[in-house]
Amino acid sequence: MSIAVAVVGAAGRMGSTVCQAVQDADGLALVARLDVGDELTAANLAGAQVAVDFTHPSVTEDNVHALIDAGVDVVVGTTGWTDAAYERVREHLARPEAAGRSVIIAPNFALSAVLTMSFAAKAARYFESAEVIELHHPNKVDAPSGTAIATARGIAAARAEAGLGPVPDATETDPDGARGAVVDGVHVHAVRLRGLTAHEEVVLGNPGEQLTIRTDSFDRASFMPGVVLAVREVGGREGLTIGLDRLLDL
Ligand SMILES: NC(=O)C1=CN([C@@H]2O[C@H](COP(=O)(O)OP(=O)(O)OC[C@H]3O[C@@H](n4cnc5c(N)ncnc54)[C@H](O)[C@@H]3O)[C@@H](O)[C@H]2O)C=CC1
Ligand SMILES: O=C(O)C1=N[C@H](C(=O)O)C[C@H](O)C1
Repeated sequence: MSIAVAVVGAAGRMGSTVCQAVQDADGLALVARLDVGDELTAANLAGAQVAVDFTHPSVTEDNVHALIDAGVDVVVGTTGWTDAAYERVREHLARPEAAGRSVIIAPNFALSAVLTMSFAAKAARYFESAEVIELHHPNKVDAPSGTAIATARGIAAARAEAGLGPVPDATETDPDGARGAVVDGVHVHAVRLRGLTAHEEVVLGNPGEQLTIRTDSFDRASFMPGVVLAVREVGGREGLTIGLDRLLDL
């Protein structure tokens, strides 16, 4: 029996790629392509067991709640999620009427990016300095990227656990934000450049040495094995899962 899949945001860069990946994957069947203006009702979901959301940071949380109410499990790649939004999804999934439903949300489904986040968190405790540089296509609507935020949080958590203080930084004047965004104490820089797809570099420094960890998604094909894995696994999980690393035994 195939897993019936609906794609929300199906007309977009990621959504259209996901539609093709679902059609090409063994054991998955694409039953609905939904985009702006399509209500997320059981009728429009056309028997889907799993919905995949690649839409816009401003709508993804509402979509997830509507999809849970419509009785499907959900895989989300859209960025813009806050801790409070995660908590609201957890609360929704804990309600009796949502029994059996599960949701996977991952800021990045590419294996190289997931490993970059994992390696960066592992390395963070050994370095005085750590910064994140993300580089994307100029059509991207959010900055910093969801991946960069998750990477910075992972680095910050590892530094805190190791008892490290703030990164060294003598900057006294920065009226135009040249030092980038600061996520949990980690500086994050965003580049938007025609020709790029999705890239990230984590730079970690000590006196006399530097470690650079870099991921490059040259093509949206890079995200598809992770998305297909999440679609296959979401039905067997409970509640909310954040991050593809949780499915990869990292
Ligand atoms: N987790 C991951 O591995 C990846 C995540 N992303 C994220 O996925 C999201 C989408 O990225 P792209 O596909 O590049 O954007 P896009 O702009 O090409 O596509 C978004 C699509 O969603 C549709 N949409 C907007 N509001 C909607 C709504 N309320 N209901 C249904 N459809 C709606 C748009 O019409 C559009 O077709 C972004 O947040 C991006 O950061 C992108 C690449 C990989
Ligand atoms: O918008 C994109 O393209 C991407 N968005 C995700 C993010 O914000 O981290 C994942 C990947 O970087 C591509």
